[in-house]
Amino acid sequence: MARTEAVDCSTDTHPSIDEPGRLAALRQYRILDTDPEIEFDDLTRLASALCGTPIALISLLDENRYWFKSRVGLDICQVPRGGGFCIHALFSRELMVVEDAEQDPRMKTSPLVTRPPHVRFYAGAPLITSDGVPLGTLCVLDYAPRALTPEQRDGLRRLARHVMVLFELRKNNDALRQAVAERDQAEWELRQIRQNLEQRVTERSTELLEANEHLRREAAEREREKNLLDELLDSLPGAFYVFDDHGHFLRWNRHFFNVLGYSDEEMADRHPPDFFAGDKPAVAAAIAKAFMEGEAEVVAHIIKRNGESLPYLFNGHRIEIDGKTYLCGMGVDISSQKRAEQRTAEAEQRYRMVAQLSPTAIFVIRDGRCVFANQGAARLLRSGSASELVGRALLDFLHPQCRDAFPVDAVFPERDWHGSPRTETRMLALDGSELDVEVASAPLRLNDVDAHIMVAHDITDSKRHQAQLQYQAHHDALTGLPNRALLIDRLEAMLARCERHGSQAHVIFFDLDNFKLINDSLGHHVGDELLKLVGSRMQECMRREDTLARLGGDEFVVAVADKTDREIAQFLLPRMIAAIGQPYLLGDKEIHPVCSIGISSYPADGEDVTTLLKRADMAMYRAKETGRNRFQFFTEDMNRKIDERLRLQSRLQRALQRGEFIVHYQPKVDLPSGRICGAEALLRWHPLGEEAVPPSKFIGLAEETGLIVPIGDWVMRAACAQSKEWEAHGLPAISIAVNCSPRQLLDPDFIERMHALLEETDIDPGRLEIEVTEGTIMQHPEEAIAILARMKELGLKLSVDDFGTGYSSLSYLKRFPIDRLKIDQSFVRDLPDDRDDAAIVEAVASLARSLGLRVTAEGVETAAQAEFLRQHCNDEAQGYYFSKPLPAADFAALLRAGAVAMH
Ligand SMILES: Nc1nc2c(ncn2[C@@H]2O[C@H](COP(=O)(O)OP(=O)(O)OP(=O)(O)O)[C@@H](O)[C@H]2O)c(=O)[nH]1
Repeated sequence: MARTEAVDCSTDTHPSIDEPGRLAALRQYRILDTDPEIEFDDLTRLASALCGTPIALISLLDENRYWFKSRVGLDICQVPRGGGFCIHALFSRELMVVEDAEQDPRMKTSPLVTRPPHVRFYAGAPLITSDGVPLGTLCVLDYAPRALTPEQRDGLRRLARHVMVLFELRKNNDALRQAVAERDQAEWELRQIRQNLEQRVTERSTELLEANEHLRREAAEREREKNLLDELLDSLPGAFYVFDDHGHFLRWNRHFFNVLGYSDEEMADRHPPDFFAGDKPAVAAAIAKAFMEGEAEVVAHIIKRNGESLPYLFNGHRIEIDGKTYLCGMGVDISSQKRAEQRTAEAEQRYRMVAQLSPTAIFVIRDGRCVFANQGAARLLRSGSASELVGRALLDFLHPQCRDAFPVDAVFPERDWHGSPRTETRMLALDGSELDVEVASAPLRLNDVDAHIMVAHDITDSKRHQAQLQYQAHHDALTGLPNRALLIDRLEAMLARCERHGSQAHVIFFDLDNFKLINDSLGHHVGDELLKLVGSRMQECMRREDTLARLGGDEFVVAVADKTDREIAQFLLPRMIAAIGQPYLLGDKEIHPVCSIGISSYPADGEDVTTLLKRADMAMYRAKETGRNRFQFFTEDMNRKIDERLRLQSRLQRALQRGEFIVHYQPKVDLPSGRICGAEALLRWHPLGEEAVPPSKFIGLAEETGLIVPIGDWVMRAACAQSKEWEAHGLPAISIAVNCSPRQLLDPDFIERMHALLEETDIDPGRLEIEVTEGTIMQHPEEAIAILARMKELGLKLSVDDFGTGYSSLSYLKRFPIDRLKIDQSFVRDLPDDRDDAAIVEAVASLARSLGLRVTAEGVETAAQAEFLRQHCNDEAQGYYFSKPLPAADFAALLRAGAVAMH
């Protein structure tokens, strides 16, 4: 390709050309300064080839230059406007051919010609728009002069049109692209707008939703508040209302429906006075007042829907809402208050009547003076009328000794069982008599002033009674002397005093001897009289500070302080014994009582009341044991004896289990024949490893402790068993006598046990003889007779032991269901010499015969006694003369022999 430099060409225009319009048209194609495009380059090459030129160009002319859209054979892309040739072809709108440029005046000066590439040939076909506007040329150039064939010319023109078509196509494409771009832009903008719109819609929706939610919440809140207000109003304990100055209700609560029975529709149609009948004027006045003055209150009977009327307390308050005036208020049912007022009034009336009519004295005290008194008070204080007491000072009614202590301010120290403050005091009645009263009091407000109500109760009688009871609790009813309780109190006080002063005290125990005999023989009332006289005589021997008490029965105790043993023994006791022993004339009987006395001294014999009393008692028993009618000081030896007795008791308790008892049998002899006709079973005790204990030492103890019951049962059982055994061994049939003690006889189960024993041992009851002492029967004769009768029903034989010692009367003897009398050995001992005894024995034998009873003489020791008895009694006898009590085997041998030897 030929290289050339840009050539400066002179600028030309043509009158037929609207240059600015052309330039504007050119710019519309938007092709200047664009990249090469193959479609144009193909046409350029085609033109070069068609015309056979080395150079072919598509040249476009703008204000300043020729710009080549496509070029073949030339490596510059533009030349200045004044340096080119195309303008001629362009302005002529025709194909222009310059066969030799050096020859053409229009071109020969062109730098393209004058300078390299030294163009000599030029042919250019104008590029004309459909509107006829020339834009440039499709031109071919050569370095040598030449010509174009018509075909080449035509071909060049056609190619120029193709170039134009391409221009148009390109322009249209551009326009299309532009349109598409614009459409895309528009779409994009549309999308943007839509997105914006959507976003705004979303935002707006959210705002609306939020606003909506806010509104909803506000509405709900307002609804809730409204409900709350409604509930609040409905829960008010009365009829709530708001009405305007025309009486139209704006607001009311459920009370109107629930309590008064009016529906909401009825409420809307009503005016306040419509709810009232008789109270209409008062209600209207109150409403007017409330509107005028701001508030008012009225009590009126509201008429319920069902016609019932209820008392209500209404209040109204004027309120302003939005410049309008209303009355707002509430009516409260005051029926219960009215009823309560009524009840209070009635109760007050009642209490006033009760207070007036109450038998209890009631005072109302204010500032220490009586401002009210009832009939009871008038009666208590022996006043003519209650009004007489009103105005008087309370202190006037109090006993002078009680005035200082009486709490006039009603603050009492104690409380009664209702919890009310109470006190006891002494009052003075108007007639001067003194009264013990119990006073209860309570504070009271009277006409706004502190007062107190005082209830007084006359306890003079009960005080007296109480004192009496107190006295009885501490004194013996028969003699009026202190009893054991008071004695103990006094003794304790006395010992405390003696301890403080280091002095001595004595407890002296008196027990009358054989007092029971007096009771039994002369009657209980005589015994009572004697006890009273003994008491008063003893009292006379004593100082005021000493105490004489009766413990019961015939036991008296004297407590004396500050005396020595010697003073007691030499002065006090002889004086008292002498006083007691003075004869008593009771009825037609003269009695000379004697007593046994035991003394213990403080602190030598004991330092407490119980010990001293116990030891004085022990000493008294010793005095009894050693002959009675004497006194005995306590000694330690007595304690030892008591211990021995306790030891014996515990051994005795174990003896039965350890089999230490045995039974000996003493024969009873039939005096006419000398044959053994029976035996008396006698208990013997041989403690294991020790000497035998004589019955006299343990029978009494067994009786006292009650052990005699099981021991006695054992003897009965042993005797029965022995009898059966002898019978089995073919020994002669004899009866066995067994002793029965008072405890055994009176034991409630005795008969049952006897019955069981007879069944168990299968003994003939007629062979068993029960011996009961006359003394036992005479202790409780009626009871004993009944029990003996039941024993008789069992088929047992019964005999009265120790007959003659027990003072039984003949009338009783007749009633005893017995078979035999046993003459006590004290009547036998001096036979036959003692005439009295002999007479007694003969009398008893004759009495027995006349009563159909048999007789046994006890304690026969000599032949003379036996002979006397054989002559005068001629029945049965027992005693050492015939035989001592024998062990069972020895007795059996004797029985087998048939008779005892008479010495
Ligand atoms: N009259 C009368 N007798 C009473 C009263 N209280 C008890 N007795 C009787 O008094 C008696 C007292 O019994 P004891 O002291 O054992 O009998 P006792 O005959 O004095 O015998 P010893 O004291 O051993 O001499 C009993 O018979 C009681 O029934 C009473 O108030 N009045």
